[in-house]
Amino acid sequence: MTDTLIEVRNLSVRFPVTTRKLFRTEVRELAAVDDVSFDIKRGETVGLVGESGSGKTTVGRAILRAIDPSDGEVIFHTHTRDVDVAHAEGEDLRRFRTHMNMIFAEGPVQLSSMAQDRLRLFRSRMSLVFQDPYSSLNPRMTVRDIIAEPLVASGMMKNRAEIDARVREIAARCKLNLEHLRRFPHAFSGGQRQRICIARALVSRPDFVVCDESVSALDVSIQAEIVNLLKDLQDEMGVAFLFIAHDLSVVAQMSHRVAVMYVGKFVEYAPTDRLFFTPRHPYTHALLSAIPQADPDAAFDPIKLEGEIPNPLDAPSGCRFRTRCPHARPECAAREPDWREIAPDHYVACHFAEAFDFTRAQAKAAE
Ligand SMILES: Nc1ncnc2c1ncn2[C@@H]1O[C@H](COP(=O)(O)OP(=O)(O)OP(=O)(O)O)[C@@H](O)[C@H]1O
Repeated sequence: MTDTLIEVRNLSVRFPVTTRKLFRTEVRELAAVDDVSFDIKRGETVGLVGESGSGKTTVGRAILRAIDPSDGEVIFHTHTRDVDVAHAEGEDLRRFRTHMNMIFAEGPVQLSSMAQDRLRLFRSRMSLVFQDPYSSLNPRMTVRDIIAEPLVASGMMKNRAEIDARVREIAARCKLNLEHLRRFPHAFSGGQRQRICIARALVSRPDFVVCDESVSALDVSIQAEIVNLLKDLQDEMGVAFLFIAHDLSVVAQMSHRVAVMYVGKFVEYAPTDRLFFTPRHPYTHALLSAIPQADPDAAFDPIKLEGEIPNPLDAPSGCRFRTRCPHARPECAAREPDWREIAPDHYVACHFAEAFDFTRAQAKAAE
């Protein structure tokens, strides 16, 4: 059996958007995700980073089929067979959804569309979990019922005693006080609510959970507790995470591999150490430049990102990063770089990846 859990092949997600120019209104297609390919192994955490609007949430939602992909395949390898989630229907889709879950945070824009997803998905019996600790938990349900809901909604367990036992087991594992199961969520702090969300996401023992900005809203010390809890649960249960976050240091702590996204495209994907210490894409280098250095004397030629991320509707020709890249050359405008493996398990989309050396250690040695 392969240890690949999810294979994403040439995934694209396009949204129709209405644009107005003077007196003319037109509907255009916005490519939020454009021809993305990567894989996630059983039990691993893949971090997904990039500026706001780069398409991270859309990738997570498309893998879970919370939105329909426009093109491409999402192959989910179960123990018995492979399912193309992007095209699955009916019973296949329902069964596959019990293997997956989602932990969300944040934003008013996302919440309104997620609320629709939630309704749609409950009908198709997928358990969907929000992780904004202040607005994601139904205030009229007890903590016990919130955690139990994915088991009940998917039909996975019907017997009340059995459900109670599983809820108590996962709640204890998430360090929730069992006395609190009868309470309502408003009684809890942000960190406690996050634990409730995690218990709910993992109660059905899914193979895969998307964590979308799930620790961003928390204080640093609580963040560390939640990250450690997620890692412990992963070790025990073998669940794989797609961990979407703005904060690269949290991503580094959580992830086995990290993918970097820019205007709907993956630009680099590599094991965490490689990506952090020998990045090959100028955009990755720019994101890393923004992290405060533990050793301020370490020579590491940082670059500062100027300007804003382009709107996908007006994505630059060729390489999309070229308009902000200090190393751009004429070829970057003329031709889109291929997504290629430049070293084992290290993928990058840049014409000149081999020519760049952003290595931190080497820069130090050259001093
Ligand atoms: N339902 C939608 N309709 C139209 N455009 C959308 C929709 N959802 C997302 N987009 C657009 O797709 C692009 C990618 O959005 P997405 O939310 O996936 O990015 P992100 O990297 O997760 O950003 P953030 O970090 O702010 O959550 C953005 O330009 C966004 O405006």
